[in-house]
Amino acid sequence: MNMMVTGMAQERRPFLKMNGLGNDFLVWDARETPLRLTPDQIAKLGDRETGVGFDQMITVEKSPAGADAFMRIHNCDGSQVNACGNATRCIGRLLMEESGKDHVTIETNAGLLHAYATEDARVVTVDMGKPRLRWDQIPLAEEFADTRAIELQIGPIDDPILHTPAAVSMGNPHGIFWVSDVEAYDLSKVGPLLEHHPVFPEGANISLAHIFAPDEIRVKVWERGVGLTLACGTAACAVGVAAARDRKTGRKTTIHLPGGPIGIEWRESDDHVMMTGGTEIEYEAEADLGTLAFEKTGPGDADQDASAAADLKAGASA
Ligand SMILES: N[C@@H](CCC[C@H](N)C(=O)O)C(=O)O
Repeated sequence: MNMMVTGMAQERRPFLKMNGLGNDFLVWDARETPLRLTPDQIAKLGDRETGVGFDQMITVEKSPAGADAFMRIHNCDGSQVNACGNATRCIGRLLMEESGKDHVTIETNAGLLHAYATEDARVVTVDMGKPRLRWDQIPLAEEFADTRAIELQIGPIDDPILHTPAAVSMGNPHGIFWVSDVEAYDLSKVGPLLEHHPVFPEGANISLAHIFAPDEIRVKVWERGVGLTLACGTAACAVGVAAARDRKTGRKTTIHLPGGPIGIEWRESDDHVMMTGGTEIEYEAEADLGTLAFEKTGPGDADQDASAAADLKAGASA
């Protein structure tokens, strides 16, 4: 990874690199000084070979609605999207650490979301609001009376590879295929076909989901505008909702993603989806907005844990 700042320095801006179970983000604080990058600049920064590398770029802005902040979300291909569950937890953590509050409200283009502290400062619960289950809310290209299993298949007609997914919106569109082994499919091949299938006019995030024990689901996700990811928070919510809606599980599930587990509860009392999972600050850095070169300027959680462990060891042997 190139961490050297090269070329003529223009405006330098600090950023944080964070992740939620490996779903990683470049986070800008644009509350005082606004920041707008072009889709091309975002894609360059998002490149894992030549740029910072991330799944999403998050811009924290002043909230027009008076929430603690507004969160703008771009996929690494430069497209702007409305929802990102893992980033909501990460930004929730930052805002709570900054303010000392145990609950913050985050405005997004999908509505106002609430983040809550847990006993572990790095684990955050977010209220992702109500799932949208009607075909035109997801949206789907044609009317389906029942979005628990929509007509869609790939592969031979009489022996499809994948078929009849559930469709759910968590502020962004999701297609969920129930399978008996998530590893039995090459998601990097079928993912792009399904993401852009005409039944999803705005594209979709595609999950393969295997219920392997009561209320335990293994999930692999192909993210719209990104590709394979270690975790996707809204996909975890969508899978939890789709499973409970079909009575395949109860309303409280653990979703096991390649990056780790996320707890989902689709509350009966108000129809809201609560998601609980980890967050990590990877490092602090600074970028030159002209050249898009960047350099690491500060430690992350892992560095701090390592130095705390070293202090402890030094103390013990003193
Ligand atoms: N990683 C996110 C979802 C990000 C947006 C998604 N790729 C889309 O295009 O809808 C999450 O944690 O939810």
